[in-house]
Formats: sequence, structure tokens, C-alpha cells
Amino acid sequence: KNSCEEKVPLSLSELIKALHEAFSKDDTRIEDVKNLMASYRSNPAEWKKYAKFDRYRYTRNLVDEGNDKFNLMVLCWGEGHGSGIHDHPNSHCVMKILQGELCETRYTWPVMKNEDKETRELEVLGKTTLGLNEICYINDSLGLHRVENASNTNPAVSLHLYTPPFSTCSVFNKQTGQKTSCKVTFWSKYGDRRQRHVRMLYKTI
Ligand SMILES: O=C(O)CCSS
Ligand SMILES: [Fe+2]
Repeated sequence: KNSCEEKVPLSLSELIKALHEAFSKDDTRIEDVKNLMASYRSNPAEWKKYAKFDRYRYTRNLVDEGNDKFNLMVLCWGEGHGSGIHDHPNSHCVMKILQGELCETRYTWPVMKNEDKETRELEVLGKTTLGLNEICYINDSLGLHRVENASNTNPAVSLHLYTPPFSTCSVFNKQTGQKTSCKVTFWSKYGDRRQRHVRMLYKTI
């Protein structure tokens, strides 16, 4: 097909299908995954069924379990909601803005201070504000990060892909660098919150 043909943007279901195809190979390139996530044009009609907000903290809503190769989820950030400083254990993280804006701050990993137990304050590596349809990529070799909705008037929604999926990560204290492990769970799955039997304690991250 000729190269100048305008690539029709994918719908959310076509994005999910393309992600499954990309991960069906055993040599999936994260660049291809990032390009697929970047090629999706946010259409609220396609993701609003997953967009469930909580008054007090951001929610994680599972969209697709990616054949255990990846997890795709919609995160909903009320005004002022933010994550803690966290890692992505042995995982790639691609995040895309579906609505509003999110601010990502990257930090160094904790370093020991002259051999004694104590660690020093985490250093800020950089801050980025992400707007509609923009993506950001991180993995542990690039550092830690915190994501927050700095707006006090607009909610924000983001689409996250983690590969491989993880259910526990670490949260870090900015001043001391001390880390604590944290179980991450879902506020809803496949647009449905009624799963009493599996609803685990909703831990903060
Ligand atoms: O709760 C999470 O998965 C962290 C959101 S920033 S990647
Ligand atoms: Fe993250």
C-alpha cells in the first residue's frame, strides 16, 4: 500500500487487538508498543466505561489482561490526586494522556550515605507536563517517578500499559529514600466494579 496513505487512527479495541498481535511474537520490541500507544487518538466514548473516579485518590481500572503478557488500564485522577514515588519492578511502563494533563517528576534511586544505614534525599531528575494524547515511557533503569494531576479544576485520565504485568511495587520516601513494598490492585475490572469476592483492600501507591 502506498506510503502516503494517511494512517487511520486506531479505535481502542483496534489498539488492544494490535497490542495482542505485537505481544504474540516472542521478540516484541518496546518501541513498537510505544508507537501503538502513541497512534491511538483518545476517544472518550471508547474509554468512559472504565473511567471511574474516587473522591480521595486516583483509581486503577483494568481494561485488558493482555494474555498475561501485559496489563492495560485506565487511571482516573481527580483534582490534586497523585501517586507516591514508585518503581516499576522489572517492567516497562508506557503511559498516555486520554484527558486533561498529568505532571511526571522523575527521581534518582536512593543512594547509601557513607556506608551507614541512612540514605539521602532523592534527587529530582526532571519534571514533565504531559498533555492530551502524549505518552511517556519509563523503566527502572531510567529512575523512579511520581505522577500527579496538578490541576485543581480538571480531572485527568491516563492509559497505562505495563509489560510484564506487576501486582507489587515499591514506594519511596522522598526525604529518606526509604522504600516500602506496596500491593497495587484494581478499582474496577473491564468496566465493572461489582466483584465483591475479589475486591482486595485498595492499597495506596
Ligand atoms: O498506580 C500505578 O500503576 C502508577 C501510576 S503512574 S505509572
Ligand atoms: Fe509509574
